[in-house]
Amino acid sequence: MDVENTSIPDVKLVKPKIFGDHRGYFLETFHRDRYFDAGIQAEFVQDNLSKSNYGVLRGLHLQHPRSQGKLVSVIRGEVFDVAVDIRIGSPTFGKWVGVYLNETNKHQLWVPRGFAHGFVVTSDEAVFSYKCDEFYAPEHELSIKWDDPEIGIQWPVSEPKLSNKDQDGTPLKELNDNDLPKYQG
Ligand SMILES: Cc1cn([C@H]2C[C@H](O)[C@@H](COP(=O)(O)OP(=O)(O)O[C@H]3O[C@H](C)C(=O)[C@H](O)[C@H]3O)O2)c(=O)[nH]c1=O
Repeated sequence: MDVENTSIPDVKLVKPKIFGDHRGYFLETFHRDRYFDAGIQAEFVQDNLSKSNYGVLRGLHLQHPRSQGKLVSVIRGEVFDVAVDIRIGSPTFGKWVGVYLNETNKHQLWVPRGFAHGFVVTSDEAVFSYKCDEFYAPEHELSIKWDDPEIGIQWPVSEPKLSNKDQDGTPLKELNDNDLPKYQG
């Protein structure tokens, strides 16, 4: 597998090696030691799967203080996946990284703790699969406004379909330092 840094050093793009043959293909989607050596030093405790139709946008979500690191990938279809650095004191606070994850490239994005995460579906439908290094804690969940002008994400879908929770997402400027994770350096 190859692991690339992104414009935000802690966010990693993982490109698993795909073994194709006349039967189909095989790839390792996780390997504790190799991922640890590549800087993804997480002990995953929960796997999630969601299916969404074209134009659905889920995000921008984070848990705080019980923050979750997420290793995200797409089993079917394609999404534009985004990680936003919202760690107070981070040199890249408010900056975002966006990548296309799809069933062909089988790329994964490592979204560390302290980042808001979201994606929009750019295929007819997408099956989204991810590992989390902390359990779901709804009482700690926060939804940040998907089109917050202070973040300025260039979403490839102009009128996405959102949950009520995400329609009511909070602009970053309305959050105070106690609402957000701290940069650990
Ligand atoms: C996240 C989660 C949800 N649920 C239940 C709660 C609701 O009854 C239902 C749908 O939840 P929600 O609308 O929050 O699902 P998403 O909008 O896909 O949320 C996720 O969206 C973005 C992409 C993220 O990064 C997070 O993992 C997560 O916030 O599943 C659970 O039972 N366990 C869970 O871990």
